[in-house]
Amino acid sequence: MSFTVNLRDVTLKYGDADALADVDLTLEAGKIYGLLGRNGAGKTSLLSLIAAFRRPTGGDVLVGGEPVWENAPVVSRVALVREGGDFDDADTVKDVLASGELRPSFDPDYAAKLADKFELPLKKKVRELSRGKRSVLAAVTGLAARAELTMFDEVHLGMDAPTRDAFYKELLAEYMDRPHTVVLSTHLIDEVANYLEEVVIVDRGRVLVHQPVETLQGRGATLTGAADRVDELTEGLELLAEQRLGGTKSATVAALDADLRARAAAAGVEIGPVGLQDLFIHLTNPDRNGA
Ligand SMILES: Nc1ncnc2c1ncn2[C@@H]1O[C@H](COP(=O)(O)OP(=O)(O)OP(=O)(O)O)[C@@H](O)[C@H]1O
Repeated sequence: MSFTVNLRDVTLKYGDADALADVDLTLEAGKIYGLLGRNGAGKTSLLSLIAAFRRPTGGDVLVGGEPVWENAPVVSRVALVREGGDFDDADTVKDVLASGELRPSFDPDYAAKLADKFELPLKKKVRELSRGKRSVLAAVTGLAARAELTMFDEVHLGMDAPTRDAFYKELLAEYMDRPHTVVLSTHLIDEVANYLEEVVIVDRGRVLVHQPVETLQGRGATLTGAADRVDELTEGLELLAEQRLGGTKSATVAALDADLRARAAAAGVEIGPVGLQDLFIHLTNPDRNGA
């Protein structure tokens, strides 16, 4: 079974309010996706539909070509881990790891290895864990689930920087070792950019962008060079960011066409990449989208 995800004309309402509307989205098997969106954009709602935690109000959610809702064989091969995990506070870390075995693909040896690597206190109750360790426990259950589709919903937000770095590296190593589909929902955009193959941006309940990272980043550019040259080149253009140091200036433009590229080269101005976060802020700016 291929674990392609298809959402067709999907709507999710909470009461009368649309959390998601007209969502058409395909996630191909075997890629790492970044799911980005501002607060309340609909990321958790989207992941909840794919994991069959929720039923769509309208439309179809297919995983591996089959409707996922009330489809136990498919659901057992999908893991969604949310920030802080969905644990019973009275359980110990050891209990939580043992309960992972309810899932056929769960790897207890890998879970034990990760618990050791990330220094999880096995005897402590979940309620006694710090926020960061609770996040680590959630991440460990997600990794050790060894599911064909694993979704991490802001699971790493509580972790400190070195732990997040170790988590990303572990995620990548596990992915290289055992190709599967990963969706990483996050607000720490630039931090994960290098690990992603494709980006899905959700904005006010709709899919605004779905592109390979390189294509998305290729939309804009950072021009660096003599300040007066950079000013000349970017006059009248929309700037995402600018920085000046002495006579040198960097300006990030939202769009780079062939003409600007040629004029920058002729003016001796260097063309560099644009940060994913700068683009995200630009693309989800309500002034731009007519909110
Ligand atoms: N259980 C619920 N009942 C009612 N409304 C909800 C519920 N869960 C989410 N919503 C609403 O649905 C919309 C989308 O929320 P969702 O949690 O999916 O966004 P998100 O992108 O994950 O946000 P964040 O980045 O803040 O976690 C928001 O307007 C939110 O208020």
